[in-house]
Amino acid sequence: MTSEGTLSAVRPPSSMRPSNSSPRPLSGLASLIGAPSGTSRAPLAAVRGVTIDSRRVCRGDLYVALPGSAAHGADFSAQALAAGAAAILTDEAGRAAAVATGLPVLVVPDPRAVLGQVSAWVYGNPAAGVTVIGVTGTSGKSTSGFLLEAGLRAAGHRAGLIGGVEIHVGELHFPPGLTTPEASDLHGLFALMREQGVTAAAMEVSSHALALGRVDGVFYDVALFTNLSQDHLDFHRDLDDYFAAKARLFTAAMSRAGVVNIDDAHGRALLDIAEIPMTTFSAQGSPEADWRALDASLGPEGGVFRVVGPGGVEEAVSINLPGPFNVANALGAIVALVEAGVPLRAAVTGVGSLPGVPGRMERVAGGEDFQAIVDYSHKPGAVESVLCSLREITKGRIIMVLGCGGDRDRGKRPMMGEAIARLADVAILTSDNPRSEDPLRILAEMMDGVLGVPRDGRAHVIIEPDRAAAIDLAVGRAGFGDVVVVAGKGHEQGQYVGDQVLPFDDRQVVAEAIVRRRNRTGRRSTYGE
Ligand SMILES: CC(=O)N[C@H]1[C@@H](OP(=O)(O)OP(=O)(O)OC[C@H]2O[C@@H](n3ccc(=O)[nH]c3=O)[C@H](O)[C@@H]2O)O[C@H](CO)[C@@H](O)[C@@H]1O[C@H](C)C(=O)N[C@@H](C)C(=O)N[C@H](CCC(=O)O)C(=O)O
Repeated sequence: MTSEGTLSAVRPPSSMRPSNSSPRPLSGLASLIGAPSGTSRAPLAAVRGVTIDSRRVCRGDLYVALPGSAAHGADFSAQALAAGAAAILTDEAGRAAAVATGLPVLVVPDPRAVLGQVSAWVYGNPAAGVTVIGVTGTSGKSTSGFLLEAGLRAAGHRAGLIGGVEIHVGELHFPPGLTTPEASDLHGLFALMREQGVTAAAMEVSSHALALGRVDGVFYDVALFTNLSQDHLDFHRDLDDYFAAKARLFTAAMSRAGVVNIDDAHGRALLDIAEIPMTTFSAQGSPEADWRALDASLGPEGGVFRVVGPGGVEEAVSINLPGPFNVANALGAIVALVEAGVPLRAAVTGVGSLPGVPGRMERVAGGEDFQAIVDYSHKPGAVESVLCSLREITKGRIIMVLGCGGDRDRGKRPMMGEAIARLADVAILTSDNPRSEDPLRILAEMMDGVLGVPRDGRAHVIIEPDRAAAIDLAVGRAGFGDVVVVAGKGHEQGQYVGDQVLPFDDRQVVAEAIVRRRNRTGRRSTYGE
């Protein structure tokens, strides 16, 4: 996920870990983390797996009870015991509840701080046996992950993918949870990769993950930085803090080598603070970059460009993903793959073989004479980038449906309102996961940005808080050569309203709206309407 949340999110299935792992003595763990045991039984126990969620405990697990914002994990110790936990690791605040179960208990001051180390130890450090490429940045993480995985496959690797759209372990596919799983899930996943013979993996590394230590215990062969723009300022203090979290991936403790987009201002800034050797790329063909994209030609179905690297090495690249930002994503992936030891030709072939990414500029086929696209863009930079890309390849009007999430970074709302009003022809403002907030209040904050755009350069703006009705309106208004783009949810499957998650798939709702429109008009062509 999911900066804005998904239905299946947060709790990955228990099957996403090895089917058979050897028991590890708790005494070894206690000395590893310097934890005095909370009970005299601790040295006798052994653990086979690790989880931070009582609802996902498997027999023989170490249950790590973390303090949270809504509860303390130790409050769920009895559930963990009933599900077969073998031991509990917690902090001082959780000690009493954990000890009351009668299970062996280890106590440390900050269990989250040791979770990566503990999980790697429990599963026998599985990530060390896999070539791992991590990708971070505000936009492009998921697409880059898919491109990297395709390149690794083309090079003959049995490949894995960890990210917010899908999780792949060879041929096994799982629904996503968080964009970057909690450390206990992450190391379980790497252990499953080891069991399945996966040799290389691409993974998305979110700023939350870096700030919360979710990727502790993983060392990246290559770290890729795509770009940075405003997002997640409900979690990070400010943009500098957000950037600092991302920059952690480029320290010597976390990664061997870095690859960075120098068309992005924060990418350039990263060069000054990175502790590891950095390779630069520019999709705009900057002569300063080690790798450049030249002669890019873009169309609605994808694009072609030449990649030119150090010493004049060169290959022709063809991708099935539209938009200039996908030239940057493809170039970054190619460079990261080369840095990870993939031959350039294989990297280019793999990247070119990717048919598309679910929910990323995904077309909804309806056989109409306008395009209908669903895209995950839900931050100001991404909205602007999608609208500019579409402008280059659209003959008719751009009709965009857009909302902003509730209980999340409020500063994005006027910025997104401004972007859609300035760059779309018809802007239909609607709801996108209002959560506990009043949808009309969110829309009013988007309107603050809309009204900042001079009237003569402003899109025709419609407010329709009901997302399905907004989509219906957009599809109903489309004419020959127009593009309808429904932004925000992408592959996600739910609308968060209050404390409920209502099933909602933009792709399905768009498809249904197209059918309704056809039934209404009785014809496919709408030219001249
Ligand atoms: C802000 C944040 O990161 N919150 C995380 C935090 O939640 P919390 O402190 O509220 O946890 P809590 O509900 O109080 O529960 C406390 C503990 O009890 C446990 N518990 C709870 C209930 C129960 O029945 N049994 C049980 O064991 C929980 O697993 C938890 O360990 O700890 C939980 C697990 O420890 C995380 O799942 C949760 O992530 C939430 C779900 C989340 O939505 N995070 C988002 C913002 C996130 O991380 N997003 C990034 C960025 C995405 C991007 O840029 O694309 C991501 O990587 O996905």
